[in-house]
Amino acid sequence: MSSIISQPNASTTQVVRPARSFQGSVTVPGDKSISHRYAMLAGLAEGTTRLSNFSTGADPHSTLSCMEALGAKVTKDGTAVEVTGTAGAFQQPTSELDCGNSGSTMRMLAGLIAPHPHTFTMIGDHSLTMRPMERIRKPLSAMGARIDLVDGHAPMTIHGGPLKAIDFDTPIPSAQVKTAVLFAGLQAEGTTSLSEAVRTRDHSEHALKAFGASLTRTGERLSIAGGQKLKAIEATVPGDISSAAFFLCAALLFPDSNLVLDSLGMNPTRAALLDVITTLGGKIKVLMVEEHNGETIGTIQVNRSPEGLKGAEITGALSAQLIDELPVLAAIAPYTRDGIVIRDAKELRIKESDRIALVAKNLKAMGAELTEFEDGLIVPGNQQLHGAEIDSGSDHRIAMAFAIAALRASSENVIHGAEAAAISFPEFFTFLEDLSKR
Ligand SMILES: O=C(O)C1=C[C@@H](OP(=O)(O)O)[C@@H](O)[C@H](O)C1
Ligand SMILES: C=C(OP(=O)(O)O)C(=O)O
Repeated sequence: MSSIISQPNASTTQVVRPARSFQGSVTVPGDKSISHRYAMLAGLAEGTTRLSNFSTGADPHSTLSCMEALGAKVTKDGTAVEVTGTAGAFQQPTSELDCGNSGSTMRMLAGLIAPHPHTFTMIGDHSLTMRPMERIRKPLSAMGARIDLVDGHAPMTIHGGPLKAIDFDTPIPSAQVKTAVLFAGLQAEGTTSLSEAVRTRDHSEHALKAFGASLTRTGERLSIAGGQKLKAIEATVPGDISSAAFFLCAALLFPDSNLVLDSLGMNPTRAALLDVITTLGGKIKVLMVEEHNGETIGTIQVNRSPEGLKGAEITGALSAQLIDELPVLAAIAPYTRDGIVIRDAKELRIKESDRIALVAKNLKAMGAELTEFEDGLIVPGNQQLHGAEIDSGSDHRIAMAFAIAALRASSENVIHGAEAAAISFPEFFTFLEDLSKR
């Protein structure tokens, strides 16, 4: 057995100079959320699943390693990934399941493995070890799993075995918690039903159906019968809209910008950003749209309207739907006319970092004024930012959000901990350089 905390990479810095425009055409890597789900369900299914455009981010590769430890066979050829599943019978791993930096891996996998009669220990890096896990222990314990945590946190030991269905109302807006319950429900005795306070991303629902499971929705209640078997699939992972978000926001910063994004995931439960961009004063043209395995994929073109950027208020359910895009929206808020209000987003404080605190710290370092709240920020508009030393807090979304804010600053910014971008988007700084016109 190795250490109870997995080790991060060494810190690197990245200098980002101001740009005068943002133009080009880009295909962002495969969606992180969908890659996790396909990898997990493929590992449980019977047969060989063939995935193309699998995420290049480190997090879904942590999931693939866990699937191998559970007995699945994984082969990788660039972004093509094949997973030969265990036909419903995970093996007892010989070491800990290392989830790295990935909350999705730890929480969703917990639901998938809890019905199996083994003992699993899940570990993660320093950041993941700080994140709350009680939220999945609660429903999984109600189903009969015995789960040990250390003060509500990883390392997490699951003493797996047969589970019973539950009726569950998710108290927090979390697609990871919903998924853990659905994955456990799929393998439990009886029919599990669940309702969400706020409707979160529905990739698990689509993925379960793609792998052959049946799942019903009556109003806000989802139901899944236990004892269903999964069959391998062939699928292409749509481009990650949460990665595209950085470039979409960059395109808003310059009057003559022009950005085309193709093979982009535009699942309605993930695409609220496109509405906010329109509200802010972006112009989005949908050039093509199609559906694969329940997921919407399209090509879009983005420009800025000649009137420039207005402002936006992001509150209530919208904050939950935009949770991963909020750091970059806050980071460009000073360059809008009316500013951006973000409230009802206290979940941001318990992501890879305290994203509210780090956004506030880095915006202030760049010379911005703002007001910080427990559940969000108010960032006034019409502020010119200057260069600064940016602290990513080893958080991929903070590193990338401030690289975008840097494009309109009056002088260069130095992003510390820039390597964190590789958690979801290793190509980010290369693509940024290609698209930024100087
Ligand atoms: O289900 C998913 O793939 C995710 C759900 C969200 O987390 P929560 O479920 O904690 O809100 C999100 O922040 C994360 O990046 C990915
Ligand atoms: C919160 C995130 O991911 P996870 O919860 O999987 O670590 C994220 O990608 O922003």
